[in-house]
Amino acid sequence: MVTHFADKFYEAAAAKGAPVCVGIDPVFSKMPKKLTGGADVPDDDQHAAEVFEKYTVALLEAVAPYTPIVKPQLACFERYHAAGFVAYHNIVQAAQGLGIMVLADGKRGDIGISSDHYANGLLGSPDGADALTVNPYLGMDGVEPFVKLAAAEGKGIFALVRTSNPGSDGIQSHELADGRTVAQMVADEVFRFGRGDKAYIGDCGYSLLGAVVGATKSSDAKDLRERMSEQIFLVPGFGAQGGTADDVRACFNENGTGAIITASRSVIYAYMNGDGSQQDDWKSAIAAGAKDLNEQIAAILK
Ligand SMILES: O=C(O)c1cc(=O)[nH]c(=O)n1[C@@H]1O[C@H](COP(=O)(O)O)[C@@H](O)[C@H]1O
Repeated sequence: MVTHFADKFYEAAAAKGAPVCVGIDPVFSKMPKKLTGGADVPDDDQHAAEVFEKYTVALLEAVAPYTPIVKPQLACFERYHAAGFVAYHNIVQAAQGLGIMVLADGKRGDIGISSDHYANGLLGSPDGADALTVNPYLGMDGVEPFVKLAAAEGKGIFALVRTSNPGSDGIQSHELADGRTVAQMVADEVFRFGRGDKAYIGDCGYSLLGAVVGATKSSDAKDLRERMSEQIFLVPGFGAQGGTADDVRACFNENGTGAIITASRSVIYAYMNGDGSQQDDWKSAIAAGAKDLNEQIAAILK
């Protein structure tokens, strides 16, 4: 029998002391100069992929004591084509080898048949990630193949509900004729769909279908928390986009579960100084950034 994603996640989070996630969004010009030899642009795709892989493997070792899960941004790897995608797969294996779960940030979603291809490609055994972000704005038939595969294989799905970017207000805050906003309507759909089969709910009470709710939209968090009582929230926007520990408090249930706070740039570029120069010991700076994220979130859950 497969272990439910939410149960696996909460066991891992307890071992690391906080429900946090480190996002892996590598950008070549920000890579440690020790790895690039000072170059700001890669010679070719292979060069970028090699640097990303070396950097990410070291990063994984640095953050392993502090985070149960990492979130590689697929776009950062896919921009370097086949070589980049190989590097992505190699880092998925490296993370899982260190006992860190992997949430692939692909924001996929399409008509059912195409979603089924995406689900198998990114989550299917044996090489798939443990979880994936999906876009539910095509409708729940586009989410269903992801959820079905996740149920069969113990994986997690995080549907975009209230995203952290400023422009999301123009669509997601739009009020419908029934008085709900678009985000509230999608939240209600995600809640309904996430309990569509008893196998979707783990022993911990959470569904394998979670929801993305940005830290920058904290005024919506309480209402969305009530609407989606069985969803684990993936909360981006902490740190570099301005979200604070206070902002994310409402994303948690009273018992301190129900949200994963994720930060990318504020952790993975913790070795960059304000003037663009870099600290020599970049690995220790990343470890300190991950420790700080862990401690800030652990503190609000006490
Ligand atoms: O799904 C996400 O992770 C995500 C959703 C969202 O609403 N906002 C958001 O910034 N993200 C991702 O979070 C990462 C940026 O995190 P920071 O560097 O911490 O701001 C990028 O990979 C974004 O695609």
